[in-house]
Amino acid sequence: MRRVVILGSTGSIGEQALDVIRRHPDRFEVVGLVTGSNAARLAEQAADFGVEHTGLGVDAAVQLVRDVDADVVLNGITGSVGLAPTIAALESGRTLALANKESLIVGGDLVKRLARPGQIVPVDSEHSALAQALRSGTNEEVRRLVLTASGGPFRGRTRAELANVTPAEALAHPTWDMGRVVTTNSATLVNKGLEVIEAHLLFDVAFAQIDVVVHPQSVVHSMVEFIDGSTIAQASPPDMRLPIALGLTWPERLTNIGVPLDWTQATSWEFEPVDHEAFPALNLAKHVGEARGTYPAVFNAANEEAVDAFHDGKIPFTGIVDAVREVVDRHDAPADLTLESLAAAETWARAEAHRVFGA
Ligand SMILES: NC(=O)C1=CN([C@@H]2O[C@H](COP(=O)(O)OP(=O)(O)OC[C@H]3O[C@@H](n4cnc5c(N)ncnc54)[C@H](OP(=O)(O)O)[C@@H]3O)[C@@H](O)[C@H]2O)C=CC1
Ligand SMILES: CC(=O)[C@@H](O)[C@H](O)COP(=O)(O)O
Ligand SMILES: [Mn+2]
Repeated sequence: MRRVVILGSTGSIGEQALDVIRRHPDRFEVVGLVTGSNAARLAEQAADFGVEHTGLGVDAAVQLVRDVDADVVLNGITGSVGLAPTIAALESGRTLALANKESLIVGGDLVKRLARPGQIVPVDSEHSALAQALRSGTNEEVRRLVLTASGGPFRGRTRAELANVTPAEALAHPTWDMGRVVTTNSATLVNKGLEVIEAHLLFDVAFAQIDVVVHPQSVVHSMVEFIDGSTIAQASPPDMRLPIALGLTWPERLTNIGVPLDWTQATSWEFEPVDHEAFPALNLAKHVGEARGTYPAVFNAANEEAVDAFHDGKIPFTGIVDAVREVVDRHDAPADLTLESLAAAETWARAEAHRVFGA
């Protein structure tokens, strides 16, 4: 029986985690639920799963993680606001099933230093795929990691053709049903950029050895290429319940989670290179990842503001990454990386992004 805390329980990840748990009542006890503001749905979930400890907002998340005894904390909050609960989970010694990639990317080396080996279990589909593939090799045997990207709803368009796309079009993801921010990030490929940094931090592989390939079907979730030329890929229909379940029980697998691939039907999987001219976010993300320190936090904070500005009709779609680049270019990193300097850099980046939108 694993005692589970779910942060962000009303979101896409949170609801799917509860679905996994509903299928295995003998394996899990939900001991805590936190969400942002949706108190009505939170109350329903608490009643369904008999949960005593619930909370609203990020401070409640931190408190609950520290106070409630649990084996695993699933961080399914969206955005860099998830950093404080990630830190609380690590400091409290819980296994952290990490969907909230932003907290690792923003916290970078500070978060890594807090985690004991194996304490962070990736839930992001690509990183779960990599973790599964890496079970069969050591880091010395790895030549490169290859992350797959769906390409998002605008795959195949030129930069000029992206100028007038609408928020509704950006939210029409071809393969995954996810929250607003990560879906928009998939459309700009900011998500893939964040995931390259996430892979670097999780698996200690240099940026030069992390590649991205577009795979529109989202069936191969990523692959590891080994020094002898062998590649191990993880494949399954696009359904987050599989990596969520693994995040909750790693390294064990559960039955009754995903539907396997159907090999009786003729099927083709496509792979194609990223169009970096139309989607410059990926190279920009690698650049901030290599720069380390507060740069990834600045990149992410400016992007969070730009995503809101795009959805509010203040900037065009291509303006998202243009604004992020401008903010990153203007950033002067502080000498020391501390939680305080990170918070100050984020605050600066958000204000600077608004200055760019207003200019
Ligand atoms: N959805 C997916 O398939 C995938 C998601 N991820 C990552 O997982 C994370 C969550 O994504 P997703 O589930 O899609 O997002 P959603 O927008 O669907 O859900 C976000 C959740 O976070 C809660 N939340 C927001 N702000 C706060 C806050 N300040 N304090 C506490 N809770 C808060 C929301 O509560 P409320 O409903 O009350 O607003 C909601 O429960 C993101 O980091 C995303 O990148 C990674 C891979 C796949
Ligand atoms: C399901 C998941 O892990 C998402 O982060 C996914 O990767 C988004 O799809 P893209 O490949 O389009 O970014
Ligand atoms: Mn992903």
